[in-house]
Amino acid sequence: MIKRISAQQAARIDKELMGTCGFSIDQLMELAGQAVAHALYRVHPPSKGSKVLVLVGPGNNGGDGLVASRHLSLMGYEPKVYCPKPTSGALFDGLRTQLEVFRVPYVDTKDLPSAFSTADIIVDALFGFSFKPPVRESFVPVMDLLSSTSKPTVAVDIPSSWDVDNGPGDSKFNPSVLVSLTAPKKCADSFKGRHFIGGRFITPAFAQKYDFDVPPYEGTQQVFEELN
Ligand SMILES: NC(=O)C1=CN([C@@H]2O[C@H](COP(=O)(O)OP(=O)(O)OC[C@H]3O[C@@H](n4cnc5c(N)ncnc54)[C@H](O)[C@@H]3O)[C@@H](O)[C@H]2O)[C@@H](O)CC1
Ligand SMILES: [K+]
Repeated sequence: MIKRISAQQAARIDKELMGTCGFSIDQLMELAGQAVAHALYRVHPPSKGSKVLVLVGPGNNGGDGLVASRHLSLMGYEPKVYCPKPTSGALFDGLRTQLEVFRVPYVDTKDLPSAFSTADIIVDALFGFSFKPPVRESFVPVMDLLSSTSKPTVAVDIPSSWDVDNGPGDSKFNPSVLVSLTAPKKCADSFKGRHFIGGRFITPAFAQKYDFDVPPYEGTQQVFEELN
């Protein structure tokens, strides 16, 4: 089994990647979002239904969702994006402009229930490793819809509303697919569905320094599936 890391370790690794390793956030987010799109394609190719609802949160987990939406569009899907709390700044403004160029539509809050009903698959890019439960009031309606949907769901990095180190707690959200980025977080131990690891930007020496594993990615693959 691929080693799990804590929320604290994940934040340290992230800082180091953008410090001594010389990466920019745009680069890491691009590879992370692309990995999410590739994992989704593996479990649910467009021939199984091409309508994807992407739920985008206020942090970098949401940024991964915006990048994934663009890659999904390139791969033949029809993504729609819901941003309950859009983030400003050059990085997010740029990602949203790209989606406008790609003619990816945004969903209004009043239309969210019908977007859930018409979607074939849903991407949860609401919260990642910086999430601290409980879910704040303004995100409760979208979390309720996500927790009660019968559609397949793909969680980016952690299942939103789960404690990063301790797992679901009171959360009723049980995604069908989890795409851990860089390394699985401790909460992945409580996850029962198909588990992929993506974010192929780590050297074995770096992973060893921080006591985690580089998955055995094959050839050109951007994701590795951990089989039980
Ligand atoms: N190291 C990696 O592998 C990479 C990580 N990336 C992504 O970055 C994520 C971490 O991003 P961030 O640190 O920006 O944080 P997150 O995206 O995890 O979320 C932080 C945001 O959620 C809000 N929030 C926290 N707790 C909340 C609560 N209880 N209710 C409502 N809102 C809450 C915060 O106010 C903040 O706006 C990762 O999980 C991953 O998805 C990628 O973008 C780049 C590469
Ligand atoms: K998530």
